[in-house]
Order: sequence, then C-alpha cells, then structure tokens
Amino acid sequence: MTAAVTYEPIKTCKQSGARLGRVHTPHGVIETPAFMPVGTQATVKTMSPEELKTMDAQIILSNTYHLFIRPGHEIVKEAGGLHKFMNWDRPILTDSGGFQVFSLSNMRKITEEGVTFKSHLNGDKLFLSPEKAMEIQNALGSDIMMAFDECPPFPAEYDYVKKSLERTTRWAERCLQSHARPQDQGLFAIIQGGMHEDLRKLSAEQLTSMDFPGYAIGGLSVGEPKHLMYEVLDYTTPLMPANKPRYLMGVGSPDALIEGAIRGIDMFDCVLPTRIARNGTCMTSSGRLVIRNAKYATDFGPLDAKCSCYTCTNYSRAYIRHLIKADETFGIRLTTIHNLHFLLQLMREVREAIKEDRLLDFRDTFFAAYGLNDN
Ligand SMILES: O=c1[nH]cnc2c(CCNCC3CCCCC3)c3[nH]c(NCc4cccs4)nc3cc12
Ligand SMILES: [Zn+2]
Repeated sequence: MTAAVTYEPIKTCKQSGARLGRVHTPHGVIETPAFMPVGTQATVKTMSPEELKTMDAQIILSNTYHLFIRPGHEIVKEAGGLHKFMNWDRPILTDSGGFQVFSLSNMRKITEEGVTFKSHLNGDKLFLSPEKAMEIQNALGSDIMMAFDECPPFPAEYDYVKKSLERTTRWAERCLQSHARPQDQGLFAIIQGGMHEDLRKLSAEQLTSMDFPGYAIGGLSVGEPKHLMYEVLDYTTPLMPANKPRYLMGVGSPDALIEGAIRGIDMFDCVLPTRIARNGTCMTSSGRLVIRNAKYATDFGPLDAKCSCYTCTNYSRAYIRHLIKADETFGIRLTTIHNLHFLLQLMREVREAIKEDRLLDFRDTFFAAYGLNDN
C-alpha cells in the first residue's frame, strides 16, 4: 500500500548533522528543512492563501482543538475538508489537540482513556482521546496528522515523565488502530521523555518499532533553557529513522531553527512570527525590533534593509509604527508579512548552506549579525 507521506533524502551536510530532503504528501512536496506557518483557526492570521504562496509557504498548520470547538469538525467535513474550507491546495498538518488542552484549559482530567476538559470558549465539558483526535483530523482531511500525546510540563519528576511517555506510546498505538485512511493521510508519532536520555531512548524505541511515516520530538520548548533543548536534540535525533521526516514541535526562534537544522531536524512550527507581529515586534537580521518604540516615529527606512519582502519594499518603519499605534489591522498585516517572510527566507538560506556544506559558517555569520538578543 502506498504511504500518503514519504521522505526523500537529498543530501547530508558534511559540516554538521543537517540534511536536505523532500517530504512528499498528497497535496505536494515540502523542501526541508522547512518552517511551517501556524494557522490556528483555519487561517494564518491576516494572511490570504495567495500571499502565503507568494512568500513560498510550502505547508501550513491548523489546530484540531480549536476547529473541534469552533466551527466543529463536522462542518469542515461538510465543506469538503480543510483544504476546500480555507482555499489552501498545498499540504496541511494538523496537531492532535492534546497540547492545546494541556496548555489552554486548566480544568482537565487525564485518564488512560483520554482527557476531559472544559472548553476555553464556553466552559462546556469536552473529551479528547486518541480515537477522537483521529476522527477529527480525518474529518479535517489534513495531509499530516499528529498522534494524541501528552507533553509533560517542565520541570517534571522522572517517574511522571516515564509513566507519561508510556501512556503516549499506548495512545500512539490506539491512533494507528483507528487510522481510517493511511493511504491518504500521514500519521506522525511524537517522541517524549522529557530531559532524560534514557527515557528519550525508551520513547524513540517504542515508537519507531511501530513504523510511522514520520516522527516528531515533543516535550521541548516548554520553558527549559535553550542549551538543554539542544542537548536533548543531540542524543534524540540520532535515535530517529534517517529515512523519515523529523519534526521539532513548537520551535521557531531564528537561532533555534538553525541549531535544530544542524542537529538533523527537518520541520519546525512556531506561533512566534505571527504572534509577536500582532504587537508590532519584528524579526530583523540584526535582532528584534519593537516598532512602537518612539525612536522609529521619524525613521523612513524599511523594517530591515536586507529584506526584500512586500512590507520592506513599500513601507517605512514610521508608517508601520503609526498603523500599529493606531491599532490599524493593515499594520499587523505588514508586520506578519515581514516576520513570515523573514523565517521562510531564513530556511531558504539554511537549505542553500546545507547544499554548499557551510551551515556552521552560516550560523556564525547569522548569530554575529543577529546580536543574539532573541529569546
Ligand atoms: O510535546 C508536544 N506535543 C504536541 N505538541 C507540542 C507543541 C505544539 C506545537 N504546535 C502545534 C501547532 C498546531 C497548529 C496550530 C498552532 C500550534 C509544542 N509547542 C511547544 N513550544 C511552543 C509553545 C507554544 C505555546 C506554549 S509553548 N512545545 C511543544 C511540545 C508539544
Ligand atoms: Zn521584510
């Protein structure tokens, strides 16, 4: 049976553990390493699909938890699925909804069966389980679905992390069992194990023995120091099959994208570029720029002189600052266009550097200019 999602290795970087690849899906190919813009409620906030294509977003993410709560996955199914509903004909990845339950609704109860929680919208009592998460993602029709997992908090007791990863493995098995369309939708498992090398190994072994089309690394970017995240990646990515995509969940600051690519990560997602754009913070080649700062009131240059995006080509810092201060939606559109373009462009340069075996040099040059004041 042909798998819905396959990974084609292109090249490994001679300088590092980085690699070039292609992820083939029913809605097209993703050149990796790739950053995936987040479209929580079936839209990458303020962006049209045409604008996302112009900046060459190859795949977008959408959120099972939010779409389950509103408008409901049955409505999206009736619309013909998420691609049709949001007019996006390229690949879509949906998460299982589990992480949102753990991070959004505090009134929740976790059992072997699943998680009961209250809707953050209206307090309704809701239930998510591996089977329910698969039913919802099946209705949404995403190209890549994520298994239902538990992301342990940081820090967490060793025993808690061990019990949690073993339940995540049992939940992954239940996701596989209830996978209705393996030839149309890929299903990625999520490796847990906290910050413990032996537990990461245990989780990776348990999940890779079940042969998923792709694997994610979960449980990171949850408040641990960056060096600890990199340490976990150092010993976890080598445990993952080389012929399958590796997705590092929730990681997206520029330095973390580069460090993750160096350690063999292929796919990244992060709400950062779109979220900080909404309060006017912009990523530039010399670090973060807070446009509300008074010093930009008469600065008629672009956000970033080195950027070729629509925003930097046509508008000044002074104008964007004015729009953000005036709470004009167009201001948020301009900062979002720039931030998304910045990260997508960064990944294009990372792929170029891997092609030419100079990713470590690229990192040093980028960090020197970026001033490393990003968080
Ligand atoms: O173990 C995990 N299991 C499942 N999901 C995780 C996520 C969510 C990744 N983004 C999903 C997207 C799906 C489509 C819509 C938007 C989200 C994480 N995000 C972070 N850090 C960033 C964080 C963001 C917020 C708090 S921490 N660590 C994560 C760890 C896990
Ligand atoms: Zn720009």
